[in-house]
Amino acid sequence: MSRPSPSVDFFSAFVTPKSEGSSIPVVSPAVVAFLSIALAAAYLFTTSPVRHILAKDGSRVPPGPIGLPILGSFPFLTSYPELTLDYWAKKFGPLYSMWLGNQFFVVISDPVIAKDLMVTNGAVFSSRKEMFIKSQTVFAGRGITATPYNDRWRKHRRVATAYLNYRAVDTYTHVLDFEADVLMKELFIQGKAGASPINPQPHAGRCSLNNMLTIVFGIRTNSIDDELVKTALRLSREFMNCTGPVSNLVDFVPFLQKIPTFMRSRGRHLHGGLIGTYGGLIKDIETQMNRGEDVPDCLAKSMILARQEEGLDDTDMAILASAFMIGGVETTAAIMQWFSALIPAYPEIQAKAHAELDRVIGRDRMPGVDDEKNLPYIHAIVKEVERCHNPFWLGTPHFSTEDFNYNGYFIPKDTVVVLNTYTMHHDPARHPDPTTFDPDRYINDSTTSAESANLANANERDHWMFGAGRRICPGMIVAEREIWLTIARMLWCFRMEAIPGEPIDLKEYDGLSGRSPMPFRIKCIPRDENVAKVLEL
Ligand code: HEM
Repeated sequence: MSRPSPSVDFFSAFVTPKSEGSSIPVVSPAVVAFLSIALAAAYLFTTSPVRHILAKDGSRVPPGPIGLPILGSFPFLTSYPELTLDYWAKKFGPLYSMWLGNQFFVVISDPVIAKDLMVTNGAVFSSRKEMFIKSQTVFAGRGITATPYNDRWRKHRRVATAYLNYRAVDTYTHVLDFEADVLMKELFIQGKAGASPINPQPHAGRCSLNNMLTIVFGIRTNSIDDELVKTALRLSREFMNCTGPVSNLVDFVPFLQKIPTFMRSRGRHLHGGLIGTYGGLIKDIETQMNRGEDVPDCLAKSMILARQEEGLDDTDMAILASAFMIGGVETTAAIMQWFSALIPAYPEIQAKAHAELDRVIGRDRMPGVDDEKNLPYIHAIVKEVERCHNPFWLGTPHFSTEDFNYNGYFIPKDTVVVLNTYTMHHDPARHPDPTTFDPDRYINDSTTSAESANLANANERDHWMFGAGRRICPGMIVAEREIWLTIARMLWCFRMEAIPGEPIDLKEYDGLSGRSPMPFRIKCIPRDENVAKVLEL
């Protein structure tokens, strides 16, 4: 895979193109005004004590880019921020710092440092900064994903884990199994048994959505044209585009938070959409329960029953449900989509996967959850897709709650800590020839990602897609099962081919926090007549 170059050419963004026939760049008056203000501010800012934080013992913060007055390094992170962070990791080392507006960041690009800080010192590095757009505006200060490390978070994490631990996931694995079957049927039918090109994205989206709808509300949808599918996928996509961890200047320049901005109104609109849609579904369930009607077991029902004991109000419940519907939909669907987008380019990898499936499973049934341990190559394909196409290159940043000294560097309280998974996933020492898609690199790794996250040697962890430490994704177990069932079955059912003349772009993506591929079409060609028979079509 080739990569676009990092977006570090700041001045080209401010200088209009050369006029024809002239060799001098034309600078607009607005830019002159901006630079004058910036230079005036530079004096105050660069002499301010905040630029030179020192610990009491004189130790300095980790090195890093100097940045600009007021904005810090923000302008360098506008497009492909992961590539700029990767560029700086190579320049400044595995632990570096930067300012975005008034916020101090450290960026971790090494597994051992990630474990030392986020896991071993989890008591200090497990909070979240209350970002203006994501935490304060969209989630209204609630929501497990965005809340600081406090009792409210503990309560939400307890409620969430009760639905996401191994025992709980076992109770609804039949749902994941069923929805994976439905996805195969849709790819078969909508793709006219391989005769028509198909974009698998909305179908993958509905598969993930139905899993979460069943777990959270005890309902499902019947078609990608269902209004709830359209609304839910639109809300998730909007969330991914509004909440990039380094993409909203308003998060880091406080005076912008006092004035009406486009991002603030977008955030408020999204908050209204989440409360209206998911809060509305909870209200419907509560009404049914009050009428004495039978309601299937689901997260919403549990929250309603436990609301007094857990002290949950309506907004808490709507936002916790939203965290599941956002955290659990565009994420797993993104991995299915990245898989479908990249696999047509690798017929030899598909052939090897088909051979393993035919040898171990045969052609009379599709693989299930229990077959994973006997299908090491398919298991390796899944891990390699996750390494190459982590939907969250910058994870969900943590926030420090105490001053901390690490290897001679000072990390002050209230520092945002970013896990730079792009650099970690492309480290040639850990993953030789890192830009090549090569499942064989994982062929001897039989761990689940949940197990791998607990390995004593952080350098042996498969990948960092699910984050680290006390805030590690609690949805890992259900996510892995869902991804396994869909990818293993797509390989069992189909030969997946690109459409001649329609190249699939794996460099561009949609989303600022969670990334999905840009729309694409492929052919899903059933491998033989057993596919229709097994799918009962
Ligand atoms: C491919 C699938 C998924 C990916 C890549 C993913 C990734 C992540 C990441 C990076 C975090 C932040 C971890 C950290 O702070 O270190 C996170 C947190 C979270 N995820 Fe996932 N996730 C996935 C699936 C799911 C699913 C299926 C659910 C729910 C059913 C879920 C629910 C959550 C929740 C509630 C949090 C917040 C945890 C907290 O702040 O304490 N995720 N996820």
